Amino acid sequence: MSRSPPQMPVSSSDSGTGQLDVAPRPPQSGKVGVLLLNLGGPEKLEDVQPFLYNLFADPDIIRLPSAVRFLQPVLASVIASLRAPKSAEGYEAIGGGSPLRKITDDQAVAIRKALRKKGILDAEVYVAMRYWHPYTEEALKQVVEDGVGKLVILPLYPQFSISTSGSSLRLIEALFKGDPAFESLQHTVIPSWYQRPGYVRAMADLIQEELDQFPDPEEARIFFSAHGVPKSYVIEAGDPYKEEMEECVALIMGELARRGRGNPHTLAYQSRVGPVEWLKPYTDDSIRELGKGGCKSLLAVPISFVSEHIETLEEIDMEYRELAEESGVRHWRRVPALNTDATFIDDLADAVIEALPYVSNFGGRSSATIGSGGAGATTDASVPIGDLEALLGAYDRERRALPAPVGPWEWGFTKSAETWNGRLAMVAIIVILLLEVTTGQSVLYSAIYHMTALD
Ligand SMILES: C=CC1=C(C)c2cc3[nH]c(cc4nc(cc5[nH]c(cc1n2)c(C)c5CCC(=O)O)C(CCC(=O)O)=C4C)c(C)c3C=C
Ligand SMILES: [Fe+2]
Repeated sequence: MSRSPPQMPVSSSDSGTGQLDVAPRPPQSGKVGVLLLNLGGPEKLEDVQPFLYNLFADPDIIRLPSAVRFLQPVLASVIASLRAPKSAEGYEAIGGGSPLRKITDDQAVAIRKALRKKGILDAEVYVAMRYWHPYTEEALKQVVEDGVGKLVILPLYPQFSISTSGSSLRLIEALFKGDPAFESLQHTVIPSWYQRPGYVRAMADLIQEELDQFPDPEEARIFFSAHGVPKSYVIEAGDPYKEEMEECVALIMGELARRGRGNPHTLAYQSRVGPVEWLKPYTDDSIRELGKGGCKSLLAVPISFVSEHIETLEEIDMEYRELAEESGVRHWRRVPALNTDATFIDDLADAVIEALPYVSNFGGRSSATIGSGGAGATTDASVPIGDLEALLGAYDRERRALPAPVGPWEWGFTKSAETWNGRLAMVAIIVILLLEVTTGQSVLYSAIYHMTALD
């Protein structure tokens, strides 16, 4: 059974310098824990603003230059309050809250059952959300209290991004480093798993089922819509997200081709926020262009996340569907999220079992070496694996840490014009906010509102 630790407000911006206030059971060396990492979502409309605050207070989500990082809580608070009405409208449209907690709990139960069937009888599966309940701090507290001896950390994001799995791992790293309670907890991380055959098969199955519902199954365009990230994450910070996403799409299309499905396909990026450039092409632009180009049948495939959430239920099902129809698309369908799909859950359970031989002490060396190709680097095992240190080392071997949330502030013309525009815009916003705070006048409220209401 998955644990939903008692709810306790924990600020996600407090990245765990404090120690966990628990009396741990001595770890039982054989007891296996699986820590599912996820984003979390507001469960009711009153949660929307504090949830957004937690999200924007994360230096892996809004990357400020270190000189002004102290302003992050103020900025997070302002952006959260400005975005909350639009965001709440979206959550209202899908029933008043995010379904993420329930689905993630169901996934945890299903993984535990699958592990039992495969002979891992004493495994406990924990849900660790980054921005809402049950918070990562609480889940780890439960892990220690339960006396888990071997922990497999499994982000529920198929592809690695600094903004998702990276942010959660950075928080876990801080919690582990600050607390002797974790010294005897052996662990390993499965950083990304988009390349696993079971996942690829499960996605191809869902796509095939939906394709067959079209009046013209061979003509329908398969439209992969991934959650975007700002372009600078990939270009400057070395986020492997785009590369992993492209590989993932190629693997799924390869599987479909083997099944005799030669449909055309597109990969685009949705859900951008703020004034900087995000990964392109943008989903809305692509839909317009495809419609203009005469595409009549479109199958939307959410690809960066394995549960239904606001961006499938509202953004894709409502906004993009309407846009597609306005653009001339006559037949529109959307592939459901994997949620507790049996093939998918079974494969995740296999990933956990394959990871167990690599569980090692924090600070010790993993028995599998991670290559230099980033978080997704493969080892001889069929999952890319490494302990947290090895994973972080893959990004910055010298400091053994994920890349700093903010790159060093560099004067000169070494960065791209876009990056500079983004940073200057951010500095301008901070100056404006300071003006607002000090003068009490809402100088450019509408401009900031426009920024935070994008998409
Ligand atoms: C792989 C998936 C995701 C990536 C990458 C990601 C990056 C990212 N997101 C924001 C801003 C927001 N995200 C919000 C909600 C949200 N995002 C994801 C997934 C990824 N985000 C999920 C699963 C959810 C939760 C959905 C739910 O059902 O509750 C929100 C809040 C919703 C809204 O107002 O649109 C924001 C804001 C940024 C800035 C970013 C990369 C830097
Ligand atoms: Fe997001």
